[in-house]
Amino acid sequence: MKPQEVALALYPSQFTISPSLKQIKLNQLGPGVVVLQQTDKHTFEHASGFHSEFLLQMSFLQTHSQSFPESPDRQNEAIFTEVEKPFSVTLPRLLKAKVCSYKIEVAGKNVPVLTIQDKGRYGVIVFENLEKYLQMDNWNRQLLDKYCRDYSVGIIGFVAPSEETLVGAQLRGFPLYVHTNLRLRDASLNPGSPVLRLTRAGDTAWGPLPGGDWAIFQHNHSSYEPLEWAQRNNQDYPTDGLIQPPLATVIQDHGRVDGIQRVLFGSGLRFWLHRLLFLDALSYLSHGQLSLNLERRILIDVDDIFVGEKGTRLKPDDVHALIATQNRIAGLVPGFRFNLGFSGKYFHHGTHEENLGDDMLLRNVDQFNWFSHMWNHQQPHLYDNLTTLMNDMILNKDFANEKGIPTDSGYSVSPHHSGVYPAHELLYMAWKKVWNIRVTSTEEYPHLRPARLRRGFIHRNIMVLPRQTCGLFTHTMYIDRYPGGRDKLDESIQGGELFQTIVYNPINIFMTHMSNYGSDRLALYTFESVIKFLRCWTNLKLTSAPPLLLGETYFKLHPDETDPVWGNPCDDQRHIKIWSRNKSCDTLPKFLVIGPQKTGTTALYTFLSLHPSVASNLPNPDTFEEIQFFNGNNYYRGLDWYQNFFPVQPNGTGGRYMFEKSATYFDGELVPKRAHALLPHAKLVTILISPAKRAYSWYQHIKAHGDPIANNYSFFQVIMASDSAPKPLRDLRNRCLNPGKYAQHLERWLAYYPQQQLQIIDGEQLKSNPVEVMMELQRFLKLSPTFDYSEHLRFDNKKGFYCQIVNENKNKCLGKSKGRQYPPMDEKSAKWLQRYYQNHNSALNKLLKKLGSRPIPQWLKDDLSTTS
Ligand SMILES: Nc1ncnc2c1ncn2[C@@H]1O[C@H](COP(=O)(O)OS(=O)(=O)O)[C@@H](OP(=O)(O)O)[C@H]1O
Repeated sequence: MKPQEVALALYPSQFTISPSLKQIKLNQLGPGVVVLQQTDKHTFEHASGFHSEFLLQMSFLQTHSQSFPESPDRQNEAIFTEVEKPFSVTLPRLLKAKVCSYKIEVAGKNVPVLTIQDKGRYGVIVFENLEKYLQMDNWNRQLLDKYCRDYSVGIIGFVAPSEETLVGAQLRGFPLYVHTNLRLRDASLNPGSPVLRLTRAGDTAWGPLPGGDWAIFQHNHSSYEPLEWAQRNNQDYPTDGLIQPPLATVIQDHGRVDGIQRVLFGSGLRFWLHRLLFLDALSYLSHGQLSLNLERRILIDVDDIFVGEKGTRLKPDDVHALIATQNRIAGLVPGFRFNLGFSGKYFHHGTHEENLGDDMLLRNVDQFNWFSHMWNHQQPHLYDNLTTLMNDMILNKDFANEKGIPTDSGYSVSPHHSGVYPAHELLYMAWKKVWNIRVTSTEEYPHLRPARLRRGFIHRNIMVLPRQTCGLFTHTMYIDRYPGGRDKLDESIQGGELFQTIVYNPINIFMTHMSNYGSDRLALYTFESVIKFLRCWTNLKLTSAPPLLLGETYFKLHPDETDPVWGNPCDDQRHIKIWSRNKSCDTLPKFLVIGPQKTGTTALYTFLSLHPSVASNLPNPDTFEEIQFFNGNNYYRGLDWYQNFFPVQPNGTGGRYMFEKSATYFDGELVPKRAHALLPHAKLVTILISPAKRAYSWYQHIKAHGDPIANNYSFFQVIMASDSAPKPLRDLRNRCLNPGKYAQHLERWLAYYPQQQLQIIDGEQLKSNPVEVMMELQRFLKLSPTFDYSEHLRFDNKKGFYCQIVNENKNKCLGKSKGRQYPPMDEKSAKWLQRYYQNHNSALNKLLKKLGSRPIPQWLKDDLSTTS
């Protein structure tokens, strides 16, 4: 496929312009970035690696920038549907983040719509390939330039690599010249540049710069001010010892030529300094609106204290070094102390010298912060008994008390992160009871990789924070055994992965192990170096605090992360390893009957349960037999709670098709997302009847249960209730009306599940011809053997519905709460509801046609024809 001329990645913003004054109301300026990209979505990963770098940066910005105002949801939704397909795999969070939404559009020659009424949509415009900007046709260029001038919007441009080498070529229309395809070294920054914010013009980044395709800028106009310089690589261009003038590799255009501010990069984002400068350019050109907060908090956990083979443990010298380094780091990072995690059982299990090291740690107990591991470093998910688990924890606590180790940090880390996520409820219970734990950290939520997507959640009042990896593991004790050697470690420290982790995460809890502080003491070197490097090259304010405080700060910064999203442990090999052997994904349901309420879900549930290959959950006494896990508070009880409804089946009946029916799932806001996270391959079954009829059935249901509102207000009064009506009345109105907005709810499910996994049953057909419905459903669910429902269901004249055949003369029907007798709906209500649901029904009609899998139900045709 031929790449389109221009592809666009859009970050829409909402900032209001006062057209008369042409002045931006800065407080309303929003995060808007448009990236004009030279290739389309199929090719962007190649080229300069720009796009993935860019997206990476934007995802951090989205996650951590506190200045992003929320865009109205409606607009985001519209945007998401367009972008989800191309990028859903790599960037789910980016796309679904509530703040600063993201849009990719493959455009032709035209620029995107830049304004909505008097609002500019984008705060910064980024050209992946500056050439595309320079070569725009006059009309579009004028349009874009005018937009930039009127709305004070800046441009970032990258000179893209090209085979053609330019020597002193003028950038079209600008008093600016470029030389390309150069190999450079020794980059430094202009300390006087107003663009620098997060970045500090620290030192010189000595050595060759990555890539051999750099561009440099030359100018003869006061509008231009270099932001970064570098030197020619002497090996390529011998200088005969003469000092060479620095070459401008990133340049700022103050806009004195044409009223537009720009920052132009002579290379992509492969060079670590450019990643920082890019953030600063975004911040500068967006008038501070696209800015990361500069505060960074760092905590370094030292796991496995007292654990470890002889020869890998700390000796007295190592403990001295630990304290000395801690003191030096505390001078750079206020509040810093190493956080030591201990397992008492292995105290004094080293060589004589190492045992002295253990003693030395205890003599200096007050110098450090402490937290508990497990007593014997055992993984909590291996415990099936709360008392045994608690007893082991108590041993560690007793050890701490005996040795004078503080026990009140409220923080603990589980060996190998076991039991934290996937959550082993026993661990949470035991932690609470024995240690009063309030905060922990893990690398595993939602997954170890990619590290930048690690998140936090709160479960059973315990804050679970993301934990970062620094590249040192238990066995990394000597520099020559560091994977890739010292150069690799230094690369990570000097602008690489470790450095960037701290740049992008406001709160960093690092995992290290006791063994990293013995032998070559790699952890001391690593952290002291990275902190110094950060202080040299950034203006980040580094501080430290105890875990509890970090937890509270974390969830203030990320309130959206409070609720956990339980994923499927079997989708991650690492999670399976830290999941109890007694738990199995086989017990999770393979399909869900999602409702909505009053459409015949109980009848369907009953019919399905007759099938020999199908099994449903155990009943939940709290919720009228339905589990109702994915909606409401049950979700916070955790996966273990849910799975208890699906016991491992006794031998002989194994392999039955497990399902669950909770009719409230259909319209639950969070349900599709949660269900998909746990059961992405599950099939979904929904039943639809006329929404007006459904609303009336619900009203009758509630009335029959003696609800005072339903008894005091007629159906018409309920559905007509205004927003100022008393809350219980509004609640009943909503429960009557909202589930019937079928298209809206179905769209939400279809945003997570492919349509092939969804079966829509016509509820009227279920009443009149359940045998055929069940036949079709068996095909959809691929159930075998096929169960002949005509032998098991027959119409019961007395009940007026199909019932289960017990014997020749006897049927077993649903109870009297299903298929109630009540007067028909009054005319006024029927008319009002027809109008009320008109748009929703049209949308449903459209959706069903689009899905194309089923004929349009007669009731929908009737509803639509009455209203038209
Ligand atoms: N076979 C059979 N027997 C009895 N009832 C049947 C059957 N098939 C469908 N229906 C219709 O199911 C309606 C109740 O729907 P639900 O079971 O989904 O209700 S609930 O949400 O679980 O309360 C119930 O609604 P009402 O008629 O308003 O009581 C019935 O119309």
